[in-house]
Amino acid sequence: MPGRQRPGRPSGSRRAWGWHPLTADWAERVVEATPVRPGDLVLDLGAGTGALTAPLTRLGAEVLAVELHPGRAARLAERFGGEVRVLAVDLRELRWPRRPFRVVASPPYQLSTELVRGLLGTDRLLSADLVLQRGAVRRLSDGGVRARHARRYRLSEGGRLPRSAFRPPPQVDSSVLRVRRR
Ligand SMILES: C[S@@+](CC[C@H](N)C(=O)[O-])C[C@H]1O[C@@H](n2cnc3c(N)ncnc32)[C@H](O)[C@@H]1O
Repeated sequence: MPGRQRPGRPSGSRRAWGWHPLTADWAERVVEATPVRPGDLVLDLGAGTGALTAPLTRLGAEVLAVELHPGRAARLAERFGGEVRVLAVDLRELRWPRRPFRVVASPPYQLSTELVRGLLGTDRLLSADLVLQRGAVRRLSDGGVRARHARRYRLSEGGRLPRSAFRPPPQVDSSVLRVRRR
């Protein structure tokens, strides 16, 4: 999403940083339901401490983990060593890769619409599987965003996740927004 003004940085609270990590089991299930294959370039946006990064690397994907929180970015680098490229930047300021890529992410819910709009604006996106608030998934896969990009991308609701799929559990229901290139 190049050319944007520098967005505000979250304050210190758990809520501001959207800290609801997936359990390892659920992260595995989310990744299993994606079209990711060994060698694919995959962006994990808002990677936390690597719940999704771990099964993606086991699958043999080339993962770029983006995490703005300095402590979590450091934990990612420590956990995955040279195996994963970690970028401690705001995902809203990210320049999309020049080659075809996929996204598998459980990003902060408050950035859902902005993130999806940015992703649909590139022609290199092959697929995205985004764990989002269920209301946002329904709105995005039903409404104007879908209509505007319908020629290039198919948007639909994938599996639902129980609140217990996250520690701590969020106050809202979640599901996967699936974006597939036509
Ligand atoms: C819902 S948590 C999910 C973490 C991880 N994906 C998981 O499933 O365990 C969202 C993550 O996004 C990070 N985050 C919040 N705002 C961000 C931003 N603007 N750019 C990049 N990461 C951000 C938070 O620090 C947090 O780790």
